[in-house]
Amino acid sequence: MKKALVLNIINPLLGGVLIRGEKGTAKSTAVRALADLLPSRSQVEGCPFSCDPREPANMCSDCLNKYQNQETFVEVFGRMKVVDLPVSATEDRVVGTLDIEHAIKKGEKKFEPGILAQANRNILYVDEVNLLDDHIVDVLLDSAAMGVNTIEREGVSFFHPSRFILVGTMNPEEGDLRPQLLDRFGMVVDVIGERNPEKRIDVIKNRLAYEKDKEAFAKQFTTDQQELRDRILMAKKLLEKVSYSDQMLEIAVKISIELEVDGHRADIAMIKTAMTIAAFKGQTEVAPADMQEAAELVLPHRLRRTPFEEGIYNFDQVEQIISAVGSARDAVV
Ligand SMILES: Nc1ncnc2c1ncn2[C@@H]1O[C@H](COP(=O)(O)OP(=O)(O)OP(=O)(O)O)[C@@H](O)[C@H]1O
Repeated sequence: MKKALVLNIINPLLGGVLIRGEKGTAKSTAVRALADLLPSRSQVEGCPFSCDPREPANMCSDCLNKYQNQETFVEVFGRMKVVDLPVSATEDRVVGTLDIEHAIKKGEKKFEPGILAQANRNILYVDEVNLLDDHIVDVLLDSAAMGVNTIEREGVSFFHPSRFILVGTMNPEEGDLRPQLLDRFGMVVDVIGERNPEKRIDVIKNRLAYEKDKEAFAKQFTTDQQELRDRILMAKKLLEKVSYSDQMLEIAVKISIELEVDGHRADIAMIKTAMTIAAFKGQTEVAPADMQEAAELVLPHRLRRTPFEEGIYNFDQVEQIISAVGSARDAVV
């Protein structure tokens, strides 16, 4: 769970993560804890969509106008955020509202930004994502696919960038997720309660220590947190230099064919995820072990046959395919 979240911060193009699991397994705790690890980035001061002053292709219309007129932006640095989308949110709250009266009287558009505006360039977190209303799911699917939120009211339309990392948590006992939404997630992780008694005891001790003195508890991890932040930043830079061999491509397609995965999304996601894993390890070349780790993250929701056992998938077959491709290559060499 933690690895999947960190990989999505390093590479926001991985498609987000869905965390499934029984109640009380620290799913929401883990997502909220991300806030402290998120990097800062440059944004246009006062822009409700936090536009990147150097990325005209993804700017809102106001920022683009300024950019085209060569006006100078006031640039500020702000940390990425975890933006909540509550299950009970109304459509207006999610997409924002257009003031039609203002448009008619003054002939100009007046837009009140919603959650999708705040989510641009940030993490959009939906707890109990499986309980979202269908029409909100549709809005999310559209924005996730296009990177744009479009609002149409009585013949007036407005759009703004809305590119976010989608993170969802859910308890499968409370209902399934719509397949279209499930497929949008780049990764799925299944969490189960700890079975090891010693580790369970650690969970109790940690929680009680946290409740007793939150600041003192957090202080113990200051160095670890800083190390992880630095590692994330380094991996972000290194990612551009990561390459993969033909053998890795061969592994990706063999896995998808032999495990009977639908479509091509899984193959692409596997390579992108493996590249990000390599960067996180400080390497510039994807290794077979990275492919194994990537497969475990990108396949759970894409397998037609699901060897589901106590919430954990069995990825032995993936391991066998990886070593078979490796030995076939060695034999040729
Ligand atoms: N591995 C863990 N380490 C520390 N605390 C844990 C761990 N697992 C569970 N907890 C504790 O269990 C409690 C439940 O956590 P949380 O609310 O994040 O769970 P959840 O998986 O989001 O559950 P729900 O689906 O019921 O919302 C919290 O008090 C949390 O501190």
